[in-house]
Amino acid sequence: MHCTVPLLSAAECDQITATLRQLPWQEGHAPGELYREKIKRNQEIALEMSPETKVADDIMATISRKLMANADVRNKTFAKTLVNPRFNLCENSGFYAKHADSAFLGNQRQQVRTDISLTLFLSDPDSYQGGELSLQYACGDAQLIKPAKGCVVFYPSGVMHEVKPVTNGQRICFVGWIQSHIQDPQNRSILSEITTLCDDMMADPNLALGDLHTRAQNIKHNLFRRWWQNHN
Ligand SMILES: O=C(O)CCC(=O)C(=O)O
Ligand SMILES: [Fe+2]
Repeated sequence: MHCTVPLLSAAECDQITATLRQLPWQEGHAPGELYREKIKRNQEIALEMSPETKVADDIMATISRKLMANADVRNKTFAKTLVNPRFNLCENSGFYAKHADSAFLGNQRQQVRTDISLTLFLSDPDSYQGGELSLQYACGDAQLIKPAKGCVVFYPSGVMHEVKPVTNGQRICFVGWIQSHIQDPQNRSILSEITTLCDDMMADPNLALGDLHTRAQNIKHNLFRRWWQNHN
């Protein structure tokens, strides 16, 4: 159910992590400090966290722009809004235990429904031990994810997940949440598939704009008509 898109080059990731390492990070917030060790042990830089982290705000804005402008990301997420971007750092056995993401995130001005959660991996996977993102499906299956740096992983926000303890090295990620124009994960993947099919047909001189292509396009547009949501 998850998908992975390469977004940044290795050099871009190295530059970002080198800058972020110089900044003051804050302990990640957990609902009730009493439960802190049960829930997560990490450090974060959130948007507009402090004047000293202004450069992180600029990097977050650049990453967010790149994400929303990427054609592959658009065709997989049908993103409407990206909220709550932040950097997440785990080291010294830091972790984020199994949890459910909130259904709504944002600020007082704008509450956004979370359809898709994303992690952009910024650290070289060989530079830290553990730190896999584990997706835990209702059927009991679990999937461990630890891609190359620069890759962004999207998964439905309704899937329980955790970050395994980072037993060595440092894991730095960018995380965020997307409200999609297509709320249902299955509908999203059907639309991704038919969009890719139509694009592939368009790229094939034998099929482009022929009868089969036109019929596939008709199905695609009718599905978009049924499922596209513009409202909040
Ligand atoms: O760091 C990650 O990969 C995911 C973090 C997470 O699950 C969260 O912030 O809710
Ligand atoms: Fe989460």
